Amino acid sequence: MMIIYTPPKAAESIPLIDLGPSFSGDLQARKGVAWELHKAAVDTGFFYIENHGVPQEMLDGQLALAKAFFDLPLAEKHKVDVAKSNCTRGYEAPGLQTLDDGSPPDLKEGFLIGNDLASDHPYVVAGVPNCGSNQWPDKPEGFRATYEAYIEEMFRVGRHIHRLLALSLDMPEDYFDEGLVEPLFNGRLLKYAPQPENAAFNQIGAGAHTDWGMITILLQDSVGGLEVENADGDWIAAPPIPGTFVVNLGEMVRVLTNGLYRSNMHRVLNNHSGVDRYSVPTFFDPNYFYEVKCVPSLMPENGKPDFPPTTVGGHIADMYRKTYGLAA
Ligand SMILES: O=C(O)CCC(=O)C(=O)O
Ligand SMILES: [Fe+2]
Repeated sequence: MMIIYTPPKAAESIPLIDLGPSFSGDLQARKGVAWELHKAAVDTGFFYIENHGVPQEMLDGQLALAKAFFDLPLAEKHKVDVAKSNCTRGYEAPGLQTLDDGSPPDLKEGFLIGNDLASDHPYVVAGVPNCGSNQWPDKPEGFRATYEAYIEEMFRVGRHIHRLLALSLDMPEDYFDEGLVEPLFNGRLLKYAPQPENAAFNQIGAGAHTDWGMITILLQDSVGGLEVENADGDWIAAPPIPGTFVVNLGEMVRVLTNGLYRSNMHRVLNNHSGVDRYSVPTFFDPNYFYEVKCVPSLMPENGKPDFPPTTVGGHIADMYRKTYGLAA
């Protein structure tokens, strides 16, 4: 029988990857998961992960922490206002960031956090952009301890995904390890109030954007509202799946794979009347000065990849300036 060729269809849903076998001592089992990651990265650039080893209580606790913080009186939140930080850390009122630079500002409310570097850290001394210390709020009680425990788990998961990423590109599993001694971490707590009727034209919770770094590990609550652009340019939902994270690939991965892996546009619109949505994205990358360049396994024969090498931190700092309107 002749099977007439028709082009493959763009993804209509986002795949779910079971990380369980990737913790096995058996390299073949780990490679099996890496292959799932490879397919998801080429097709959609987004995937859910389950069996990641982060306890459910921690997921629930982190979302509860976000709600408890945003529930505080405005005066309390302003004590840690991002305006008091020289490295974009702290409370961000709605309307401060514009992720889609052609649209009005995002409606989301946020709390920004990153590597907590003391004033004598070499990066801080050297004035490296976006490096410094966090603003830890006094309330809700236990905020810092809860968030720091969460960050520790995100480091574990982030390093693990980088090992799978390396395997998925047919590179040694430890390919990224030298960059992951002191990973670059940026995190957020986010609140999306229901879409207001008086929003401006094309003003939504988070405007369409691609993420800037290597990987994003997103915890979302049960409300929903995250949407992803697939290879056909259609927007598909990334509905909540209990117990999972959504992982997506950022702009660095295009450089790394010479465009083979996708870094998708995504956006958030909370159209659930009367229900707030909370999410906790973690942006996890190799260290600030790590040079991202095309992996040898994907290097074109002429030795000239389409995407020039870039350093992780420099690119991310540029994007902070751009999306917060601080560009010169
Ligand atoms: O809140 C979400 O679900 C996504 C947030 C996001 O895309 C981001 O902060 O980069
Ligand atoms: Fe994003």
